[in-house]
Amino acid sequence: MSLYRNTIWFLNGIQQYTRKGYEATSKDFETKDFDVSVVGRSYMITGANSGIGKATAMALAKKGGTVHMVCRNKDRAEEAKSEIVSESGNTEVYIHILDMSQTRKVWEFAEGFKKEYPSLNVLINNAGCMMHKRELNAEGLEMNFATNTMGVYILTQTLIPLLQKSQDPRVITVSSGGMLVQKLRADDLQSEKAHFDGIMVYAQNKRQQVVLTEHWANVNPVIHFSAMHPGWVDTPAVSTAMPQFHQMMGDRLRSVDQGADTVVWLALSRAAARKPSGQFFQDRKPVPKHLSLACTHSSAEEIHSFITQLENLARPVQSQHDVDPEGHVDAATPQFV
Ligand SMILES: NC(=O)c1ccc[n+]([C@@H]2O[C@H](COP(=O)([O-])OP(=O)(O)OC[C@H]3O[C@@H](n4cnc5c(N)ncnc54)[C@H](O)[C@@H]3O)[C@@H](O)[C@H]2O)c1
Repeated sequence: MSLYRNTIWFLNGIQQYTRKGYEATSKDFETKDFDVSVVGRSYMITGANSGIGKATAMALAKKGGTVHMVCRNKDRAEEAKSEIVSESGNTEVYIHILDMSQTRKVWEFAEGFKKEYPSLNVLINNAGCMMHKRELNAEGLEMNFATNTMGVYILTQTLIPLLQKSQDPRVITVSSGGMLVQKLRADDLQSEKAHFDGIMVYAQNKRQQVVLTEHWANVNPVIHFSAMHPGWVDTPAVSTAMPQFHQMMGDRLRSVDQGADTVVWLALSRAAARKPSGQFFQDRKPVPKHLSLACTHSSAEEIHSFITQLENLARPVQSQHDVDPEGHVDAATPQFV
């Protein structure tokens, strides 16, 4: 089955995910979709100092939005911010330093943000990684899962109350078409049971993001959720994590602006908000979440088990600093897997 899925996926990808694929579909794009001013609206973008995240931050800054860049490395963040401010002329650009793989830190950051800022209109979960060796974070979670799934889960879940209070709230998660080769595996979130293959673990995390997006859309009708695939884009993530693929694809890879186009469209256009919540987008269109005959659909029980495990993993982090009515901090020791 995996050979079938991988082959169909790659053949589709060569047609659709490349620069040529973008050039073909973008002929139908409505240029007026970007004719909006977003002055006064705020956007949080994770991994905003590089690749698709930086191109998205630049585009939103140019439209007048307030941009919150959530980045791991201070120097690289400052450098990207200077470039965005000078090219866009927009000074409403702020840096927040956060490592998305550190589960507790993600929760602390999101709680702090809620206290400091009165609103957040759009959250863009863009930061992502593909690690080829199985390593664990401080909480004992496998690093790809910690960054791509748990970080996205905790950040989004914690910011939902703030988003709900804000005008036209949206959450966009930069997933990947690679998720099409994976069925949700709710019984092995830490990738302990089989041979560790970083590419497949990444694809599994990207499937988890799509399942989460659908789940959030079902339970939070006020917020517009979407996941998307940017295509195959020439970024540091691809050149470092998949050097052979990067070399093989060469100039068939999309530019970062082409990769960011659908993220920006989902973040600011009115047309995007009119689409049903919870879908998976590619080149400004909802596309199927499953390849035909690939048997990647999950049962309601599998999805329930996945969501329950995320809730259980998040609980110790979220409750550790709970303050009781008399002001005492609950010092319960967090327990992870
Ligand atoms: N480039 C592609 O072809 C492609 C295809 C499908 C999906 N994607 C997705 O696009 C998103 C952006 O990636 P990109 O291709 O622009 O690569 P990139 O390397 O240019 O950007 C990735 C960003 O994520 C940040 N990041 C990674 N781990 C982090 C952590 N623990 N904490 C905070 N930030 C962290 C990096 O610092 C960087 O800013 C990722 O989620 C990736 O999975 C990319």
